[in-house]
Amino acid sequence: MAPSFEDSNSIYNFVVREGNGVKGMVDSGLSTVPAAYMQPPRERIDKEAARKHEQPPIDLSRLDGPEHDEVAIEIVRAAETLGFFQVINHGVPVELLESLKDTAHKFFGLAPERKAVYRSGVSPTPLVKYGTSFVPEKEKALEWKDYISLQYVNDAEALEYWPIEIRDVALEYLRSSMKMVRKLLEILMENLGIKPEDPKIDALINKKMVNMNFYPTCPDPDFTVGVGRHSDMGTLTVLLQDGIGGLYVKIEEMSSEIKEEWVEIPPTPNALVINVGDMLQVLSNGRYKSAEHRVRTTSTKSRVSILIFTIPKPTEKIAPLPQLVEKDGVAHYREFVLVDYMNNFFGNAHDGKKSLDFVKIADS
Ligand SMILES: O=C(O)CCC(=O)C(=O)O
Ligand SMILES: [Fe+2]
Repeated sequence: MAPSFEDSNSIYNFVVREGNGVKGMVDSGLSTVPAAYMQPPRERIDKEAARKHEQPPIDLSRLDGPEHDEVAIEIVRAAETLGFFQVINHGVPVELLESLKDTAHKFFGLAPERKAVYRSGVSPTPLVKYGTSFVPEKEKALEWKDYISLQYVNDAEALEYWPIEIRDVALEYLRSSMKMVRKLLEILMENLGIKPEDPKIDALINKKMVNMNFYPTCPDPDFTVGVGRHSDMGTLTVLLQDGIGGLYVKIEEMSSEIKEEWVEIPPTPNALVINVGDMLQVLSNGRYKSAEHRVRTTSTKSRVSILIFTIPKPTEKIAPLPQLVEKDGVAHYREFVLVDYMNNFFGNAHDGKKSLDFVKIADS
């Protein structure tokens, strides 16, 4: 039954508990933003105030030629400054990018019952989770987003447990991206003094997840967010966005005159967006930036994004690299076990880069 849009409990039950998602709510004929989705003024995204991030995408095919070192420097600089960059000629076939976006639209277009079987707590497999918002039970205002999250353990389990409608393209996306992710990570780690053959590199991308996000049209995007301010918790994220736009990244305050600024990562044909996660920031003792980012909703067309998150093994101990601590004379983060970081990250609503405070050494 369609909910009463005025009543936040009724919305919560319909969207979150019963698994109809934001999509189900919009499909049932919504014309204004329900109170449960109204963001406080400071979280709303002022589209007019943000400029586009004009940095051209990095052409990764140049890594195979005489310009290798220049391109490597571009990658390192991007990770040290914004923490976000776009890449082209990345080795993921462009037809696959199109088919990922189509598949995401088809999947979220399925009947709610088909998706809701993968809700947290009822999913037949721990590898697949369908949900909405980020941590709805903890959020003051819900995020305007539904998602499906696929954990990768090995091909056989992916083929057995991932939903059949998305399994093959998601697996192909993962297969064809991981070579690029490894290459980018080798470059970033080599700049920190770690050799490409060092087992640390594989350990950093031990676990992988493919996420499909669906942002239904919103009657009034000025009041909502698709995703609230956050940084990604892992190592590197690969992000495929469609042509709609709405991904904003924060440039940190540079000085007292230059305040923080939000820039939009513009949709770029055939490109993938790469961003640095918290683990790389910790490991590099703060050299690489896990940028704070967020997503605006739109009123014209639903948006999809398809991501690959790479993270170390949950049992892995993480700390800044000792040679960097020695060089810097100070460790900015304490050592921790990843699973503790994850429990804190996934147990709280998005709140910018607050997740990193969990391991930050005060006054360092
Ligand atoms: O949809 C997007 O462009 C970004 C989504 C995102 O930041 C995330 O899922 O962590
Ligand atoms: Fe993110």
